[in-house]
Amino acid sequence: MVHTYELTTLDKAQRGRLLRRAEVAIDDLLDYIRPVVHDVRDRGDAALIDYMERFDHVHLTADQFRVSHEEIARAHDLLDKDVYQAIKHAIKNVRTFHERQMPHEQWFTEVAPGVMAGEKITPISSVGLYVPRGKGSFPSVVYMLATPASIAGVPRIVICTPPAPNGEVDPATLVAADLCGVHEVYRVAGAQAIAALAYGTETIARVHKVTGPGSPYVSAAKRLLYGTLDVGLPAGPSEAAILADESADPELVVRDLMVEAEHGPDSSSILVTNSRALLDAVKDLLPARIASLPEPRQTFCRTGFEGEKGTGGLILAPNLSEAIAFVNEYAPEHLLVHMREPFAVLPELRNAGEILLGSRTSGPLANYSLGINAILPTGGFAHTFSCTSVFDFLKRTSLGYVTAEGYGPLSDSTRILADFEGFPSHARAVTDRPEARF
Ligand SMILES: NC(=O)c1ccc[n+]([C@@H]2O[C@H](COP(=O)([O-])OP(=O)(O)OC[C@H]3O[C@@H](n4cnc5c(N)ncnc54)[C@H](O)[C@@H]3O)[C@@H](O)[C@H]2O)c1
Ligand SMILES: N[C@H](CO)Cc1c[nH]c[nH+]1
Ligand SMILES: [Zn+2]
Repeated sequence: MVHTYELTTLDKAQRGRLLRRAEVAIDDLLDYIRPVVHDVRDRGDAALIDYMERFDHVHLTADQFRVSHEEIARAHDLLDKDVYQAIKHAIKNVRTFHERQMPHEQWFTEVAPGVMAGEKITPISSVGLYVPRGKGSFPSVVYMLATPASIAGVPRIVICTPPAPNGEVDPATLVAADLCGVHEVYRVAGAQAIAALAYGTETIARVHKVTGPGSPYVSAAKRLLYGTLDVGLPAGPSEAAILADESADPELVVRDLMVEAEHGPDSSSILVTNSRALLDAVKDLLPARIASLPEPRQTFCRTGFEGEKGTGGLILAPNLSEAIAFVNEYAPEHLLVHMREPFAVLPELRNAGEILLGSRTSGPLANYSLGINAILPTGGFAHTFSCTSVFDFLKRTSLGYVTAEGYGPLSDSTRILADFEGFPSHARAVTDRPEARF
């Protein structure tokens, strides 16, 4: 039976489970992943070799970690031509969107006569992009991460991705990396890859930031390494919420519900509606649609929508404003609005990694090729985190410049505040300052 809930009778435990969803699994893995992270820190490549054998069932020597230019060239020959063209089409839209997102390199504003305040932007010097492989081939994850990194001007872009048991890396991932100008690709996976990027090993130089989606093992490693490097936005198991009113087409709602649910058993996909008729229609259609999926996607969807620990389901709200309030609290990665007037509710939608408006704007369009970024905060972190963008790969530095005209009034109030806070050196630095020469 598909999980169904009524918002008015949802108990505290049910609500908590829906709101925390896959984050619970990440919490539970921290103690298990900690020794892996420490071991990579302490033993470098030797630990990577061991964990790649244990978790990925592949025997590698350290000199095989880095994917060679020849292997990347071979991937171009191996990749289906239609897939190659589709990747290029998607990259074009993703590039256009992210180029327009780029801020000015430097700006100043005169906040008072002779008092100039501004900012300068600089790319981060090195980033590690994690591209998952366990439950799918993800060339789209490559271009969603590497395109904004490259537009931002990051001089060293590194990818870590799991190899197959024969040691080969997914050709589509390699082609996408090549098309996006990625500098280094390593066949190193999971928590051990995140630790290698954080601490560096004999063969993989450390980076300043790691970003990209991953399984709860990857998310747990990132959480443990917070403080060692910038771990970016929390992008765990995929999830979506559909906000729908009585005008929604149940068939289209069912199709969109299954999109993120088919990523894995820990993915969450929910319908939130004020229409009992819609909920009942979706509930009737969903099991047959799930049954028509091939394995393992069928089991992933069944687990999410019907399983004991599944966090997917259908939620009936007493009215539209309660439905919107719940969606805002849920803060989904992907929010789809199947409503007659989607733009009318847009001002009220506050927390989501992305908002897709109208029943034509199906999730996969944005996952792959609409242009907006599909690597988004999960687990409720859309309350404070933003979608991946060029800003993930840039930092802002404040700039200040004071002319002789601006100095007088500014130094007077500064001295008063420094005295008040009890900082005599601060006060002295701006008292009777000899005429500055520049
Ligand atoms: N939020 C987003 O933007 C986004 C985008 C795409 C995918 N995703 C999510 O990313 C996740 C990808 O997960 P995945 O499994 O496909 O790939 P993954 O690469 O993140 O995880 C697989 C790796 O985990 C490690 N591993 C496997 N079993 C282990 C064990 N028992 N102990 C320790 N380590 C182990 C292995 O190294 C393996 O290569 C999915 O949950 C998907 O929903 C999210
Ligand atoms: N749904 C993922 C982000 O949550 C993106 C993706 C890539 N491929 C398929 N889906
Ligand atoms: Zn998806």
